[in-house]
Amino acid sequence: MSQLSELQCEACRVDAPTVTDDEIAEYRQQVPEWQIVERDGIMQLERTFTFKDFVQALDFTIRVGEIAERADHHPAILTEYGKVTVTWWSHKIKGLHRNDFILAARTDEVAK
Ligand SMILES: C[C@H](O)[C@H](O)[C@H]1CNC2=NC(N)=NC(=O)C2=N1
Repeated sequence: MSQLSELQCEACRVDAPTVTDDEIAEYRQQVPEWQIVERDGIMQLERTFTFKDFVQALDFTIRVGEIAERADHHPAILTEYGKVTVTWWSHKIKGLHRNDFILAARTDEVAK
């Protein structure tokens, strides 16, 4: 399978299908540190990154915001002293789309 982070995001459409269990199993191989959580019936992809202090956490937050804007696909981000929790899901389909796994992989890249 090609590198998730290099795939193109599709424009978010209300009729887009959520990922299948098989797709989740396939994609998770490339983003193994991410948890799948369900909130208000919505499946989400979540990971907490740790940092030395708040400045590093904020710098990472900005980098995540930049990749989100470039893709026009946006996460929920909780920025705290020394840690940032990033949560991806597709609002329009109230669930997980391949876009979320692509952006999770890109998030891992900007965390390095
Ligand atoms: C108009 C704009 O393109 C859409 O609202 C985009 C913006 N960013 C988005 N981000 C996420 N995570 N899900 C969406 O459905 C979504 N839709």
